[in-house]
Amino acid sequence: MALKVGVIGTGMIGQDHIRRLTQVLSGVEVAGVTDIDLARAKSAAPAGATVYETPEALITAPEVQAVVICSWGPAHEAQLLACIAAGKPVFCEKPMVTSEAAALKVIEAEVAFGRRLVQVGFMRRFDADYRRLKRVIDGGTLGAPLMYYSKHRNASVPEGLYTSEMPLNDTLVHDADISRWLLSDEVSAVEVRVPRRSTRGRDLRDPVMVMLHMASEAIVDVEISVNIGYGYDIRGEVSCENGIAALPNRPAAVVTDANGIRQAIPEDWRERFIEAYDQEFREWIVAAGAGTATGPSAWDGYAATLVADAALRAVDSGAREPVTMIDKPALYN
Ligand SMILES: NC(=O)C1=CN([C@@H]2O[C@H](COP(=O)(O)OP(=O)(O)OC[C@H]3O[C@@H](n4cnc5c(N)ncnc54)[C@H](O)[C@@H]3O)[C@@H](O)[C@H]2O)C=CC1
Ligand SMILES: O=C1[C@@H](O)[C@H](O)[C@@H](O)[C@H](O)[C@H]1O
Repeated sequence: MALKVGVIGTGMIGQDHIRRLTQVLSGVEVAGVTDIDLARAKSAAPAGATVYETPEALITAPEVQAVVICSWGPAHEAQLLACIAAGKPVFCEKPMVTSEAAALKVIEAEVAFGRRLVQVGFMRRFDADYRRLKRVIDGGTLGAPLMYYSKHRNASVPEGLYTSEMPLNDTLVHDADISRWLLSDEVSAVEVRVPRRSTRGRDLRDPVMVMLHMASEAIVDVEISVNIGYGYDIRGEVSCENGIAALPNRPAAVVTDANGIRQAIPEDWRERFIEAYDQEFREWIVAAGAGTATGPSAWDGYAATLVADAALRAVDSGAREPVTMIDKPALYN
């Protein structure tokens, strides 16, 4: 029987996830949707889905077996806590929450519930290229990872909605998570440098360079540009003791004409990570159907939140800001 899910937030990614849940994946049905903009929820609702007036009504509805949260970051805390209180598996888009205190509340509630319910939307972990990269590093033939660079370039971000904090508390969380996962390490401190601003970014603090100091003393260099113009360009290279492992260029037709020989670049995250999002939901549907969650956890969401908080402090202080985690609850081992 299909898993009946409710989707909260029917903006850009909410609509894309509704498309994959209704048109791409099997074993799942979108039974309900909601958004603070009810007109948007109505127009995004697939045939037969109920439009709920509030997230609370959707979360507690008996026909909704599992929830997908695609609202804005600051709304996630209350919605996650309501899902845990209702004992429903929940997929929550990144950032899991936007403060350390909120992350601790989610962890505390899930630990008290006694079973994993939360999966956070760190889709890079489901991308075939990143998975191959991790297999090589874990295989050990290259030796210990010493440095990793993570380049994160967005063609543009929505004017007005995307603020100067967001390269650090909305975009960087992907690089923080993938660094922890690829290197099997934790971030122990963060530094940020702000170069000359791009005139394409209006008043935004863009680009930013972030250095993640890992517990192993490996160093990750993250470069974020959110108004690069030419496309969505994600790169990564791990430098190890005996060699280097890098993400490949994306497969694309090689076009030759009077302008030269070239390959197209994805327009945005929807195109670059389309298969990763599909796979992330395939795995979520199986776990949620069994009443639990696998994949990136509330612990991973907490770790990324701490990195974002430290990065925001580091912009102001110019110093190396420490990241201190609580002891890991057994639920996340
Ligand atoms: N994993 C990924 O690659 C991506 C993740 N995201 C994340 O997904 C979330 C949504 O992003 P977008 O779709 O780009 O934003 P968006 O602004 O296009 O859509 C967000 C929707 O949530 C609704 N909303 C906001 N607060 C709400 C609340 N309290 N209750 C109900 N609805 C509420 C808004 O009205 C809007 O329709 C963000 O957390 C963002 O960081 C976004 C893009 C890519
Ligand atoms: O999560 C995402 C967006 O919310 C964020 O704004 C972008 O910078 C990221 O590249 C994208 O993957």
